[in-house]
Amino acid sequence: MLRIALPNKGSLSEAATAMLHEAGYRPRKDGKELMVVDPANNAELFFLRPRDIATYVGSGRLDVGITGRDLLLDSGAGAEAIMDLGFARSTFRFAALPATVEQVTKAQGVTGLAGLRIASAYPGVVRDHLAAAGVTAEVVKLDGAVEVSIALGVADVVADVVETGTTLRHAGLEVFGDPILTSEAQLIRRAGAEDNPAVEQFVRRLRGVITAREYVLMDYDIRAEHVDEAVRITPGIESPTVSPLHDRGWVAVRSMVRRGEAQRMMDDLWDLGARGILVTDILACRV
Ligand SMILES: Nc1ncnc2c1ncn2[C@@H]1O[C@H](COP(=O)(O)OP(=O)(O)OP(=O)(O)O)[C@@H](O)[C@H]1O
Ligand SMILES: O=P(O)(O)OC[C@H]1O[C@H](OP(=O)(O)OP(=O)(O)O)[C@H](O)[C@@H]1O
Ligand SMILES: [Mg+2]
Repeated sequence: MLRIALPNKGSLSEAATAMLHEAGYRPRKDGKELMVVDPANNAELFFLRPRDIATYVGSGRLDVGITGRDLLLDSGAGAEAIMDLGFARSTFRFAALPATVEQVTKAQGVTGLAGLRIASAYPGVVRDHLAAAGVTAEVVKLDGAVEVSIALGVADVVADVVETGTTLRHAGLEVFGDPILTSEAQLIRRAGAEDNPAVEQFVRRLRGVITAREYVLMDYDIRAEHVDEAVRITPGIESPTVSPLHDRGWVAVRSMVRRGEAQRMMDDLWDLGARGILVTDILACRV
């Protein structure tokens, strides 16, 4: 049985659950179900707090898990990333009121933070960052809604997840300095875990989901003398399939193309004389 840890709540949960479902795993009946046995896939799914996932996986009790890169680093657990999953993308940054920003940034780099109170839900990441710069500051550990801590007087600076920056703007804060790190959802396993065919198969399934989302299948008919030019427009992942049509002057071409480029390619193919251009979704794949 492959034992898989998944986020039960929060920003990562919905996208992670959708990815597992697309990879063919049994969905949970409702948000209260914390363990799902999926005999058809020889797997057990555990729905855990996103913060705890690296701890479980690092302990070796669970084989793999989905969590955020920032949560993995903050945990200090003995777990490592196997693959990036392309969702829950964010940066992790310092922010403060404009007056504080001015005062802090007068100094070079993070040294301006010396002696200040820095609130964060990621104290491990912040402490590591300060230690690397040799700066001593007080880290105030909070659980969330960190941006409001300055107005409430418990901190001078925050270090928090930023995606659109809307939460910071509402709190009247501005970011400063370089991003402390960038994050996205990752598949993780115990650091130095030995090769496991079940994990490798799981990775192939997730890669299949990502590729199936990213690519579409494009079919079209083109006069044989233009096929080389057409195939340059739609080179596919490996090589497009070219099949003869009953009408000998024409061939049919099938190719996988990036979803975001499909419309431009269809225009270019049309101009080249291609007809019957069809684009279809890919439900699942191994490439
Ligand atoms: N607004 C956001 N945009 C993108 N990623 C985010 C956002 N907020 C949090 N994340 C990412 O989600 C992960 C945190 O997941 P978690 O479920 O703990 O946080 P949350 O969504 O803030 O939930 P909670 O309600 O428990 O605070 C981190 O990897 C973080 O980078
Ligand atoms: O830059 P933005 O698009 O505004 O997104 C960033 C915000 O989203 C997350 O908060 P969440 O809603 O998860 O609340 P929390 O602070 O309680 O975790 C994160 O902690 C930031 O506060
Ligand atoms: Mg949050």
